Amino acid sequence: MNENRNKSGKRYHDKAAQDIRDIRYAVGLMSGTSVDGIDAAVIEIREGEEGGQPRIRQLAFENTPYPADVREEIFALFDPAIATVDRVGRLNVLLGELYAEAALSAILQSGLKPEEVAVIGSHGQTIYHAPDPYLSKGYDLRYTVQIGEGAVIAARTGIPCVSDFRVADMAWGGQGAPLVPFTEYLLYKESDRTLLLQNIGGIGNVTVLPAASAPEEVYAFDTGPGNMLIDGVVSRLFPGLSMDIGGKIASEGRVDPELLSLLSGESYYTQPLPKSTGRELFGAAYVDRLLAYREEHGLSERDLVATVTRLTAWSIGEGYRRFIMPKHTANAMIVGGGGSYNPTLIGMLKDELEPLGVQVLTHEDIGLSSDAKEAVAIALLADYAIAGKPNSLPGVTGARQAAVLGKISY
Ligand SMILES: Nc1ncnc2c1ncn2[C@@H]1O[C@H](COP(=O)(O)OP(=O)(O)OP(=O)(O)O)[C@@H](O)[C@H]1O
Ligand SMILES: CC(=O)N[C@H]1[C@@H]2OC[C@@H](O2)[C@@H](O)[C@@H]1O[C@H](C)C(=O)O
Repeated sequence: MNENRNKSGKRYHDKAAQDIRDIRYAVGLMSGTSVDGIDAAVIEIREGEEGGQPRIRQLAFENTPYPADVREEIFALFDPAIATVDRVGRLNVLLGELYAEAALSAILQSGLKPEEVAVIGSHGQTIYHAPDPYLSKGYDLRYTVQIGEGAVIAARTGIPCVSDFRVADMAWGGQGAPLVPFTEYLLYKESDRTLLLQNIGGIGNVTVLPAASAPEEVYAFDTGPGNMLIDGVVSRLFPGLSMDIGGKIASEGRVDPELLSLLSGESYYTQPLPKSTGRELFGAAYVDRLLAYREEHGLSERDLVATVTRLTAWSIGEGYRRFIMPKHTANAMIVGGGGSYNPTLIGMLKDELEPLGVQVLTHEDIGLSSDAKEAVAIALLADYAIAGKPNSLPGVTGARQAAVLGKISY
């Protein structure tokens, strides 16, 4: 800017006008694997100098819980035998309506008018994720299903909507997940610290940002269950609760070493990268087996919650020890997602990582929001998609090349 001002007034004015043009607003909608509701973030995006990193500012954030019957229907459709075409079709449209309402409400909260918003990014609700190669007649038929019709969101809001991000990465042989590392690289990378960005949503996933890295050096993977097992056992053993609020139940229980050792033998934890997982592995059937074990071995309800909380922390620690530590020594782990609000889980995570020299912090510890992070990421991915710019990291997902992820409904 200084250079422009010194050289000529006109250039300065041109540049200022350009700066104003380069400010745009985007909405991100995220409904994650824990099915707790719809996260909606409104962000302001400014282009970085000379094509550098974009700078963003969060203008609004809202979480709208799903109505109980909608949540129930989503859980029902996780079972492919129940997910008939008519039920999936209906829910796809209904979620589109609910997402449009969530977007409009967040826009209202931000003080913007809908016509000022350039794009809505909508992740959709994952109801099935099958990322591993499946060869048939010489074709690879891996697939992933996110519902919440983008055409409905665009029609109700009058704003172009980018949805269904994952399939384009799979079309290039990738896992279609995780997507967020692309934006984490843009927003969090540092020149002298190696950072681990750990999301603890339904599933746990980590992104490794080596100090001063190039995009090709970033890697990421799903570490295993996030809150999925904790929520699963709590909701079955403590009627009326859907989560272990504040980690209270786990803090009153005792970790059962035998069960912990049995569970940590799950082969996902040693599966090589790239890898991603979901409810197909750590969902209802897994929770049924945990409850059967509890009955057989006379474990208390609280001990089971403490044990799956410890398993969750252990799997994140194991991800670091097995896949990251041999290549990079991390300085800090910044935890995001709802698991940040469970101090028992965070305490156990500190037990895993702090002896290895990795400081464990939550987004709140660094002045950001653990809740809003993924919705903000989806808004930024949509901003790239609508501009036709690649928004994937093939080194992370295992795809053969980067692609513009997302389908646009005008
Ligand atoms: N106050 C709290 N105490 C304990 N746990 C909490 C609290 N708030 C949220 N959580 C946990 O966080 C979960 C929601 O996390 P989040 O919204 O990050 O998941 P998600 O985005 O649906 O999942 P994913 O990132 O895997 O797609 C809840 O289901 C609950 O287990
Ligand atoms: C298929 C799917 O919905 N995966 C989610 C899930 O939740 C966390 C983890 O598993 C991650 O792989 C992904 O979400 C985030 C937004 C991602 O793609 O980065």
